[in-house]
Amino acid sequence: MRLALDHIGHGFLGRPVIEDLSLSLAAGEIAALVGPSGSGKTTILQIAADLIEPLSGRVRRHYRRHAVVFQEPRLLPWMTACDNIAYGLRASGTPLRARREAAERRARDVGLAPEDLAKYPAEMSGGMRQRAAVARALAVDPDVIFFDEPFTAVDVGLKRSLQDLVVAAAQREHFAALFVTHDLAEAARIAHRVIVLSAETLGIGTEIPIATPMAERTDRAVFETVEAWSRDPRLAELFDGDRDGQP
Ligand SMILES: Nc1ncnc2c1ncn2[C@@H]1O[C@H](COP(=O)(O)OP(=O)(O)OP(=O)(O)O)[C@@H](O)[C@H]1O
Repeated sequence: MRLALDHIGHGFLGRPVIEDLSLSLAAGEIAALVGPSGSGKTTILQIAADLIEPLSGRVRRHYRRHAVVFQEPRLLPWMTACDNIAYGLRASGTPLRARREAAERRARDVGLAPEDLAKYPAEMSGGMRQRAAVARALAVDPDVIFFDEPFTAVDVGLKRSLQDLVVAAAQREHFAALFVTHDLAEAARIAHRVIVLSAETLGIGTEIPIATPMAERTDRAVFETVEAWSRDPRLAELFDGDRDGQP
C-alpha cells in the first residue's frame, strides 16, 4: 500500500466538505476519483498530496517521492521546456548533464520532439504544455502521481493520446496514481478502480473495480462501461439533473 487516508474530515469556513473519509492506493494502481461538482475531489487530492492539512484524520504515505499534474500545466514561463521538465531534478541536486538526459528521455516518453525542448511555454501549444507538465512529473521517478483533472482543457484526440501515455507510463514504471476527473469515459479508460464521492454523505458513495485489461479498453468497451454505470443505482448521484459528471 502506497498511500492511505484514514478518517479524513475537512471543510472551509465552517462548512464541512468531507467527513470520515478513508481510502487507500496500492502500488501500481490507478484510482479515478469522481463525484458531483463540489463533492470534494480536489480537496481530497490536495490532502493526499500534502498541499493542505486535513482538519481531522491522518494520511499515511509509504513512498519516497510524488508528483502532481494540475489542470493547467503550471510551467515556469521564463524556462525552456527542457528546464521545466528537469525542474524537480534541479531541486534534488541532480547534475546538469543527468538533468538534460532525463528531460530528453521524458520528452520522448510524452511525444515531444527534440526541437520542442528549446521552446518556451509561450511558444508551445496547449497540448505541448500539458505533455511537458506530465514529463516534468515523470522526470522525478515518482512512486505516486496525483492528477487533478489534467486533460479537461484539451481536445478529444489529444486527450486520448495523453490518457494512453499515462496508462503506458504507469504500466512501465509502476507508479500509483490518484486521478481526479469529471469525465466518466476517462475513468473507464484509465483506472483500475473508480472511487465515487457522494455530495450527500460527504464521503465515498461507492467504489467500482474495473477488471477489463487496459489493452482491451477500446472505444466500444469504454462506452459500454459508462452506459452500464448510467443504469447503476450506486452512481445515480453522478447522473442526476444538471450535475457534473453527466456523460
Ligand atoms: N479554499 C477554499 N475556500 C473556501 N471553500 C473552498 C475552498 N476550496 C474548496 N472549497 C469548497 O469546498 C467544496 C469542495 O471543493 P472541491 O474543489 O474539492 O470540489 P470538487 O469536487 O473538486 O469540485 P469540482 O468538480 O467543481 O472541481 C466546494 O463547495 C468548494 O467551493
